[in-house]
Amino acid sequence: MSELFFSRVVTGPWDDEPASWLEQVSSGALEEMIHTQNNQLTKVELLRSLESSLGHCFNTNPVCPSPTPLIIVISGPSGVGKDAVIKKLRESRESIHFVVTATSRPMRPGEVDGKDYYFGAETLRTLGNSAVFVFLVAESELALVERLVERTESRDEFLVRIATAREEVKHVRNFDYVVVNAEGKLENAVKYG
Ligand SMILES: Nc1ncnc2c1ncn2[C@@H]1O[C@H](COP(=O)(O)OP(=O)(O)OP(=O)(O)O)[C@@H](O)[C@H]1O
Repeated sequence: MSELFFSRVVTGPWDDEPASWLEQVSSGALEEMIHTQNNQLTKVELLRSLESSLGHCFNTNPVCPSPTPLIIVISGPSGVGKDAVIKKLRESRESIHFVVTATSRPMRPGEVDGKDYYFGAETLRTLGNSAVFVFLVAESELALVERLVERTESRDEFLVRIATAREEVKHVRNFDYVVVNAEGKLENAVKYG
């Protein structure tokens, strides 16, 4: 009985401990207790004895580490629908807890860096392989421009946004996925994205 017990302990999560503790246990108080009380020891007593021999209590934390959260970075030209897609995602997937989008456009009045967006998306590149990078596009440049018309105040701002969008689209191959957020098809972008 004691042999079986020992083998379970040895194959436990203490593999990285020096081997000397095993000797200490096998030749120490535990064996003595097992034999001197006619096998009347309760499981609790055995555990306490083992803990005392090891010099620390058994850890009740889960041995299996909690899963690493998947980080999804959603990028795309201004006005393509990043916020709209994320809002829908959060409504439909309970497991998504917290999302902050990154943008290369300047901050607007009232927006807070790290709350509404991270301004300077390149810093997210340091996440490397631990994140999935998604690039959101409209079905065409015209579709994006039409979407921008409704929210762009000045002609100059409009031209800057279009120029920026053209630059951003050039880097599309650096992303893991490209998702099309077509006009009136937000649900599809969320579903297949
Ligand atoms: N599939 C779609 N069809 C029609 N309109 C859409 C679609 N997706 C988003 N929109 C609308 O386009 C506008 C821009 O969307 P949104 O604010 O989500 O873009 P964004 O990429 O987050 O922009 P920015 O980076 O400038 O903050 C909003 O009015 C939104 O309702």
